[in-house]
Amino acid sequence: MKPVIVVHGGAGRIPQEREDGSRLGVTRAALKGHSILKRGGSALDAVEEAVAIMEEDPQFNAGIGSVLNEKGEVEMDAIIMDGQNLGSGAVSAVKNIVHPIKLSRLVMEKTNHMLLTDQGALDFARAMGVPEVPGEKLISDRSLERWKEYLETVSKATPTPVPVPNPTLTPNPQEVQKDLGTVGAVAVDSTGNVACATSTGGLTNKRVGRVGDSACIGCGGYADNNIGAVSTTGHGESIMKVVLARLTLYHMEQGMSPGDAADAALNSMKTRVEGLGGLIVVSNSGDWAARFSTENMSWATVKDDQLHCGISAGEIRTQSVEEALGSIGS
Ligand SMILES: CC(C)C[C@H](NC(=O)C[C@H](N)C(=O)O)C(=O)O
Repeated sequence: MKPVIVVHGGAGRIPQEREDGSRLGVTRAALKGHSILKRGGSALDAVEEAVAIMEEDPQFNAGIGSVLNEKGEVEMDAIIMDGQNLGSGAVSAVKNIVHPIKLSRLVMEKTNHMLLTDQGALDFARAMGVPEVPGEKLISDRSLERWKEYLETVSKATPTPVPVPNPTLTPNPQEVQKDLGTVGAVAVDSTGNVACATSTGGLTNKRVGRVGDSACIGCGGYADNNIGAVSTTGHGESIMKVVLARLTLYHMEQGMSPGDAADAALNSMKTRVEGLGGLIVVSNSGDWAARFSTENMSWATVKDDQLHCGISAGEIRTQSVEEALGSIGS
């Protein structure tokens, strides 16, 4: 079985000045995952490391560079899932760590639980010896700027100090498009095992304690060796309503190709709940797709020593892994 890795760096609108950085970030992550798979590593290790590299990259809304909640703090969600036994681990509303995806893996492997939240997740991280970082270390200039902009827009839009519903909870597609950079990966390894991983800072100005799709099994991701693996991004509340990752795999179980299944699932999210987003998917036989209903989604994949990547609908740039390694300077 030839291994395949696919990664995404978030859906939404990617402004021109962020295109190169985003493309570079997903390329680097896909190459990292590929290098693990190529030397016989597991799909789980490949998706974890691919996501971890993007959590360190302030380009993305995950780990360092996460967007800020209503109090100006970073609270992150992540999930990892093993298609072999349907085991998964997740964390939600977790602070002060750079790699929520690694903590999710520890939840999967070192506890009898599937999801740890907030203080409990942090206590567990401490018990596992995960390094803690000050909250400010996770805040990038860009996320701080965006948070301030967001507060201004909201205060202009609501001149009276009456309690307003938290705007991030309203699926306004225009509003939603501003936050971007959730990261994810899916892979199938040389033994035919599939896995997925997703990590995010969520949505700007979200309520303290808000948990999104990325921590929820079937929503932010799902992996089953009998079908394939999916990682999603987009408006979390909409993704949760349609259980987007599992819905995509359901369509594949019914005989659709990964691309058709992704389109069908994203289309029902749009028509049924007016939600926008994107996803990456790989089947257990190594067919893959990267689809989105937002304006952009950065993604990259390596299969057969060829790297493909894109940001806009229909765009696919291709180069050999060797060339790509040269272009990222390693
Ligand atoms: C706003 C959308 C289109 C951008 C997207 N956001 C997420 O994926 C947020 C995550 N699913 C959640 O709800 O917590 C991104 O960061 O790329």
